[in-house]
Amino acid sequence: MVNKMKNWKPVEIDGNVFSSGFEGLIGIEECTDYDLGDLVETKNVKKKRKKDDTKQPNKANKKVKEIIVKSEPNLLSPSKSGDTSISEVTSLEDVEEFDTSAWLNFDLPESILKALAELKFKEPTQIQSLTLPSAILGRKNILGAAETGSGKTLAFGLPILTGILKIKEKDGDNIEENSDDSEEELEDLDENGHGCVNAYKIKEKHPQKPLYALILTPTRELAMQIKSHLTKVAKYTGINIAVVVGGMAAVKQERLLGKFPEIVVATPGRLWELIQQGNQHLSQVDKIRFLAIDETDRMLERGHFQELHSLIEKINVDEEILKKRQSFVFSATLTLIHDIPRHLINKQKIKGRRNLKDMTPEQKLLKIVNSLGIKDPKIVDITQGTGTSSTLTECRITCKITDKDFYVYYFLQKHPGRTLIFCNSIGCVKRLNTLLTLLDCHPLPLHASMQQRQRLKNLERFTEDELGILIATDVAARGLDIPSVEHVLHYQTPRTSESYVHRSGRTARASKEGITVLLIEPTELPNYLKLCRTLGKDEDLPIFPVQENYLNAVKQRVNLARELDKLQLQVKKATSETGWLEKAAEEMDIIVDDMAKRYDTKEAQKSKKLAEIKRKHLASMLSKPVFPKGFSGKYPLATGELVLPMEVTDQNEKAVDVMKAAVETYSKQKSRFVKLYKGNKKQLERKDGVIKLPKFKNEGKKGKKFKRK
Ligand SMILES: Nc1ncnc2c1ncn2[C@@H]1O[C@H](COP(=O)(O)OP(=O)(O)OP(=O)(O)O)[C@@H](O)[C@H]1O
Repeated sequence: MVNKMKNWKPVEIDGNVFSSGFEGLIGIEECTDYDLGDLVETKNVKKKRKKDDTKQPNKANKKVKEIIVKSEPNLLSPSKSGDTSISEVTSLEDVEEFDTSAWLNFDLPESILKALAELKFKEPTQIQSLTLPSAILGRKNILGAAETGSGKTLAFGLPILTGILKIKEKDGDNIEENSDDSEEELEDLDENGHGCVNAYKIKEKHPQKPLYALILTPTRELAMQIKSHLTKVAKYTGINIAVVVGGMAAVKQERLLGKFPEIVVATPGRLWELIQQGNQHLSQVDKIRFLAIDETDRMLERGHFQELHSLIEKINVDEEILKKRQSFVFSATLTLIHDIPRHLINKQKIKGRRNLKDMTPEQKLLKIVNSLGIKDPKIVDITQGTGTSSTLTECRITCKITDKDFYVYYFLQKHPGRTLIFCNSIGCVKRLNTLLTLLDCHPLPLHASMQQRQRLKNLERFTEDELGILIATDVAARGLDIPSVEHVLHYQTPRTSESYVHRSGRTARASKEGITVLLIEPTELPNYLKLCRTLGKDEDLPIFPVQENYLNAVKQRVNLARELDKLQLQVKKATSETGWLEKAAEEMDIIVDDMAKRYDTKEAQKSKKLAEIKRKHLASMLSKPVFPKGFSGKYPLATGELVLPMEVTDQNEKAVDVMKAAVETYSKQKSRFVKLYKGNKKQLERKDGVIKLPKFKNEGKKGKKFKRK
């Protein structure tokens, strides 16, 4: 029936018909081939479905449900054709059979259970099962710390979605009554091609709907990811979620907010800007019923996100509203206390600030609770003080600064797989990106001074390529959930232990295995030691086994690529200098000394020629495998003597397997593990992951200052 409904013809109507109440309607088309019987059934079913989706579990009529499942569209991204393919039908039938009984204790609406089944989320993760009862049934404020990749997004996402549905049901604000005539809603109505009138380009004025929830994140990519994750879970709820981040066209964001989404996921800067500009929907921000702050410790760091502080002040003014609001504060490093980075120590001394190092985890939590004005939260911490996943294998490579490129290239060649390389600065990302590009590794850069569109494009390409290589600054360190990242390489030792935890947490997610490798050069040793102390590691990280004799071939290529890079830079510089000189001379109407011009050109020509030779040489090297089949790593020394490798291994051995085997060998030779210091790390006391902080006594303006009794 759907495929048959393709013939539409324009209908000529007297212009007076549009004179009132049809603002924005441009024309009407008539469908010439439709089946009315089917149409009537679908409309009725649809009406019923919308009602059922907002109801509590087990209320749906099984028969209706079956029909719905087969024709269920994605309310948030309706299919234009409205075609429901066989595979969709099959998978949706699977959904019906999928056992979601493990979720039944949390009073989740059926519409959410259905989406969880579709996502094949059989049971809650540990952080979810520890927080959902208090959050959904007890309506408690939650402070949650759990290792990276452990499902924290849904630990706050599910209570927010459920809470909104409950409020809507209580206030009688169901989807039918509230549905506005947006372009998308009309497309939705038409998604199956049913109906004999195809109205298009309607822009009606929307009735204002409440903004129920705000979710704040430190980076744009994370905001988009959370939006997409929650959209999947909210698929059958009719709840609309929008994202507000910097770097996106303001007009587009205004348009999205014009649809009055119930949930806004945002970075603080752009959100505050739009609030200041008087955006209509965001003018309700001080009335939100749910607030979630992801990566909270990062968000509240001094000097960061001034806008967040202004925002908190704004939304906490009204005590009555504050009482009704439920807050969620999450991070993998919520209770981690790091040594202050060296570059901040001097600043701190100058301003006479308290040294962060002196803080206990308990004080850090109190500080967070105080600054956000959260009352009597339930605190759950299952990180055991490290924040990294138990499926993560950690190790290091210690080398000279100039050798880091060799080890990176070696690793990429020897252990292909989706790899994320972190650098401490944008300059370092750019340099390494150029080098690895010359070496045909096809890396993708990601840093804050790139255009947002390019940042997202690179992330997408990385996600699609199972051998992809992404070189990034810490902008990609927190929260990004890229499937199956096998390796994380820290090209430079991170400045804080939080960075190390979050960077490393891009691999070994959702119970998968992963490896993180720290590349350490001598001047980075103090940072490395601090990191170990903060994370309670009193033993040196094990060394990643590198077959040094394989490095010879690697060095040749990397050195050649470095030379080529240098020459290319010289050519670029000379060309731009000559160009600049000529342009300036032209503007000033003077003649440039021919000699100077010729000299520059000559130098550039020379470098160009040399670069060409090196490029060809490198291309010929790269056309052959760096570790040819059967290559044992033997190579002759100048003396003619053959150096034999320690062992010959499989060329494509998984890095994590290599490392695990090495750890086993090391554990037999106890001496390989060096005690770094006497471990006396203060841990928070917790019972089944729940931390009890001392009772708070409110003081002064409520929601602002709290004092321990
Ligand atoms: N109950 C569940 N069952 C199976 N998979 C789940 C479940 N909950 C979440 N996931 C999946 O686990 C992955 C990690 O989840 P999420 O991104 O929420 O982790 P996180 O704890 O927020 O990580 P990070 O600290 O790095 O931000 C995601 O791909 C998500 O879809």
